[in-house]
Amino acid sequence: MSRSLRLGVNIDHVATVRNARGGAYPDPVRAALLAVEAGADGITAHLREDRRHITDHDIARLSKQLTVPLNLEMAATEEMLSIALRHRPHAACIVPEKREERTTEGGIDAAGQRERLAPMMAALAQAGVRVSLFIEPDPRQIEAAVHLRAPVVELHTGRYAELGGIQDAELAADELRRLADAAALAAKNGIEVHAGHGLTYDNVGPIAAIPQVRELNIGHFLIGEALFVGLADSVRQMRGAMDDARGPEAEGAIG
Ligand SMILES: CC(=O)[C@@H](O)[C@H](O)COP(=O)(O)O
Ligand SMILES: NCC(=O)COP(=O)(O)O
Repeated sequence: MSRSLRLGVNIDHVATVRNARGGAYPDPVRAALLAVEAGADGITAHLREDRRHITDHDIARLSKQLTVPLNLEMAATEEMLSIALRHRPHAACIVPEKREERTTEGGIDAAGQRERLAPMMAALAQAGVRVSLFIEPDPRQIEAAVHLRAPVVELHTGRYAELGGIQDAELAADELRRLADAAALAAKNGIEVHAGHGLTYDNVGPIAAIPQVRELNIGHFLIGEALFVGLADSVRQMRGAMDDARGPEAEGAIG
């Protein structure tokens, strides 16, 4: 049964710990399989240009071993396109990347890069890869996603998470409204809505409660929690927080 709100677990930071020593453990693929056993509906992995965490070999192994959809996060480059076309994951999410960033700092400027994104998205769609655009909850970006015929957008929740973290309730509420409005606008235009970045047990509820949101991609917080309670429990607890926020339709099947 396909849940009305899916959880994609991002395993990037298992690879961060592994790469700290350059060895083979902890293995991100083992983490992915454990997360699936604990209730993850999909696995997300970000193959960054600098390979600071997930490697090409990780993607190859995930592609072979996963029994749930793999969502490959990738920069809009020829190198990443050719890797995506080689592995043909269930989905590819186009994200912005800056070498000097510690983590993703915002959504991709789809509105300003239509000409650059269109052929890449067409090639991925042609190969049967479901394309999503990681964007800000901004009507201009939603309009660009519609123009580009993106089947999915993933709304960047990082600003919402940051504002909640600094206890700026008013600004956090404004950002939550921006996210809810963007989700409604995208869904009204036939685009499936996902969301992610910076989500935790404490802030996931209002995002999970946005009715048009179909998938949350969550990683860093879950891997951090796993250090204390284990990955299975951290995934199960996040799943529970999402279902509590979503209410009774959480387990409802959707088309
Ligand atoms: C696009 C996004 O918000 C994350 O999925 C991304 O993977 C963050 O980058 P790091 O995992 O390198 O922090
Ligand atoms: N696209 C968001 C994602 O995959 C995970 O982001 P985070 O939870 O690691 O911040």
